Amino acid sequence: STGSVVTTPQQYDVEYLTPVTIGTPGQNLEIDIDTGSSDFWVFSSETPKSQVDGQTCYNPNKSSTAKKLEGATWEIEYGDGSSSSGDVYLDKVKMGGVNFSSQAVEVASKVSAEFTADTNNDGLMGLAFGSINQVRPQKQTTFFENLQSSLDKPLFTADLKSGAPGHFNFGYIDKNAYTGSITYTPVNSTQGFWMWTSPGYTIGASGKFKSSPIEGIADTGTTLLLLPSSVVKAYYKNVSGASYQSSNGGYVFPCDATLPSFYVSVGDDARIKIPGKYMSYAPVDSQGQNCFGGLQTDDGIGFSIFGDVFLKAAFVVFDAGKERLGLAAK
Ligand SMILES: Cc1cc(CN)n(C)n1
Repeated sequence: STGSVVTTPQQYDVEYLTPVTIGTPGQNLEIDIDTGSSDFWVFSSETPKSQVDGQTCYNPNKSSTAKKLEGATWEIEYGDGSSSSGDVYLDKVKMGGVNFSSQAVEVASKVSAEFTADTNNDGLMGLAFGSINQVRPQKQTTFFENLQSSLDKPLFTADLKSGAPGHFNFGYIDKNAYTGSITYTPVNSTQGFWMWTSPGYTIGASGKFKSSPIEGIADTGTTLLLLPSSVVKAYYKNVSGASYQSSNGGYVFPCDATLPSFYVSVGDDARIKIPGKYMSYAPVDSQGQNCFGGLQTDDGIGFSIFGDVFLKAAFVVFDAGKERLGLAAK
C-alpha cells in the first residue's frame, strides 16, 4: 500500500496541520504530525470544556469500533514545556488513504494552556520511534510502525513548504517532489529519534564551509532550527542589527535586515540550502519592526533540532527499513 496526505502551514509556518479520520463513522480531526515524538493523542470528549477552545474532539463513545485499552494511561511533556495526558482507546485510523484498524488513540483528559490556545490543532501524531511512546504499562507503536509491513517501501517522506500546502507520503518516493538526487545519511535511533549528524555548515552563498559535526533530530513538530550557540552566533554576526534579547527569548533583528542563506551539509558532498527569507520567523512587535530569528540555539536540549525552518527547504525521506534519512533539494 501507499498513501499521501496534504499538510497545511499555519501562520508563520509555526506548525503544519494534517487531516486524519478516526473511528466508525469517521470523525475528522486536524493534527500536527511530529517526527520528534511518538504518541498519537487527540482532544476528546474527556478533555474538560474549560481546556477546549474550538478544537474538534474525538468521542470514542460514538465510534462502534473503539475499544478501551483497559488500565492504559499516558502523559507527555514536550521540549517547549507544553504537556497533555489521559487514557487510551484502540480504533480505526485513516490518513492519506492508508488505514490501520487498531491504532492506539491516546485521548486527552488534560491539556496544557499552549494546546488550548492552539485552536486549529486537534492533537499530535508522533512518528518518531515507538521506544519513546509514553503509554504505560505497555507502550504503543506509532501509526507508521503499524503500517510499515504493509507499505510498498518501509518509509515515509515529508515535503513541507514555506507558506503553502505540502505532503506527507507513505510507502513511496515521489520523484516529482524533488530535484537532483537524494543523499542518505545514517540515523541513530537509540534515543528514539530520527537522529543524524551533519558534517558542517556554510553561511552565505560565498561563505566558506565550516567542518563542525552537528548531531540533531529531524523534527517536523518543532518550528525553528535549533543549533549550537557557536553556529548561531557566527550566523547573526552577518545580520546587521541582530542581537540576543533575553526579553524575547532569542536572537532578534530588524525585519528589513538582509539575511544570508544557510547551508546544512549532508553526507560527504551534499548540502541543503535554507534561503535567507526562511531565517526570519515572525515579528516580535505589533509594528513589525523587529523579527525573531528562525535560527536559535539548542542550549539545554542535549542535541540540535532540525525543525521546520530546515525541513521545509528539503524533501525528506524517513527510511525505517534502512535506518537512514534521505535529503534532497526541491
Ligand atoms: C507540541 C510540541 C511538539 C514538539 C516537537 N516534538 N514541540 C517542541 N512541542
